[in-house]
Amino acid sequence: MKANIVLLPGDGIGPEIVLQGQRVLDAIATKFNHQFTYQSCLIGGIAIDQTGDPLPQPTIDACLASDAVLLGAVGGPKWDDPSAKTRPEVGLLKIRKELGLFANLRPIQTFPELVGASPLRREIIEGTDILFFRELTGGIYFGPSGRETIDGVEHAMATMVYSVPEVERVVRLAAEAARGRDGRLTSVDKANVLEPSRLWRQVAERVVREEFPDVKYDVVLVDAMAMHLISRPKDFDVVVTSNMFGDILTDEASMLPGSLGMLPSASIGADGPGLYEPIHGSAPDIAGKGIANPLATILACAMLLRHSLKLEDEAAAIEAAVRKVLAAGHRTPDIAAGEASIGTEAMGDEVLKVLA
Ligand SMILES: NC(=O)c1ccc[n+]([C@@H]2O[C@H](COP(=O)([O-])OP(=O)(O)OC[C@H]3O[C@@H](n4cnc5c(N)ncnc54)[C@H](O)[C@@H]3O)[C@@H](O)[C@H]2O)c1
Ligand SMILES: CC(C)[C@H](C(=O)O)[C@@H](O)C(=O)O
Ligand SMILES: [Mg+2]
Repeated sequence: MKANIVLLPGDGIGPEIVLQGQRVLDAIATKFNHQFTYQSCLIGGIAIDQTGDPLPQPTIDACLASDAVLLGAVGGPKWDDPSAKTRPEVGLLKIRKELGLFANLRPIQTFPELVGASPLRREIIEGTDILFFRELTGGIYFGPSGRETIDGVEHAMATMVYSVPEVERVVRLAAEAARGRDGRLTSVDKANVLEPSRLWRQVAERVVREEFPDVKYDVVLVDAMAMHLISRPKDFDVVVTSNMFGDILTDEASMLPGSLGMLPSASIGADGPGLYEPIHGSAPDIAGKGIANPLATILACAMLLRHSLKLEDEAAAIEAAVRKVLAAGHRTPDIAAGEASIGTEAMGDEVLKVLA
């Protein structure tokens, strides 16, 4: 098959990990006889530096014309000035919106080969397999926001807004996914306090009752979920939640496998190209040192092949290769737990050796 993949390396460790992802995609193309072509485009801080815009129009056009997008990360201290006119993160939010990527799938799996990397007890984490659906183009990230001086006092606001269709579509996708898995769906909200969460709960309950009566459904408040997630993670199958709650809970969930560097994600919409990225950021503390874990990005490439290109065998080959590399004891520092470690490129090399 021929596929046109846009690469958005971005900032910090972004270029280092996207390079490893591209090498793995190339190995898959050779092994399975596909033709992947790549176009690298600007996003984030590097785009601000070069064009003044965190998401230049040529990047949007290239993404819209592509089969799939692979993103590294955006942001970093260089662009952190709170009074700056624009921020790298604006580019990421905008590309999600431009591509209509309303659902962000974040699988949280523990790897039997890696249980030592987690700070949590083996009996709690072993066998965890959760699929988060994070709503991605609505909620507090996209509601009315701004600053205003009232009676000489500066105020800032960001508003959480959800509409019925926005909740319906992401809950439907999550419930469908639950059907193909263990048949359980948990919706996470803050309906005891927030009006958009009350709407979310009503709509989610109705959609599941009317359209997915076979799915076992429950609701959990987000504060309690933060605790349940790391005390009884095996009790969860598919979880659906709003934009900000999903962002926070999945970073927390990275302590189940043991590192943010292990968690990939797929952002998808009703149609058009999907966007694939690790859930972590640009990791300024380790950028340029060649020690970032590329496995989240490599696993995001597997999701790209599965969801956008419908290449299931190829996706499974990457996932199997990652497990094999972990089973052989190869570790970047974030998952080394005191053992010897290797760098970003060497980890990419190990995955390539298995795929060769
Ligand atoms: N999708 C994105 O582009 C994205 C996501 C999150 C944060 N960010 C941005 O990244 C910047 C830094 O944010 P932060 O420091 O809060 O979060 P971060 O995810 O970049 O880093 C948090 C911690 O995890 C470690 N880490 C992250 N990825 C790793 C990897 N692959 N291998 C090894 N260790 C890894 C980092 O070294 C750091 O100690 C900010 O500007 C933020 O806005 C971007
Ligand atoms: C950088 C930021 C805009 C982004 C988000 O909050 O969505 C990040 O934390 C993520 O998880 O992809
Ligand atoms: Mg995040």
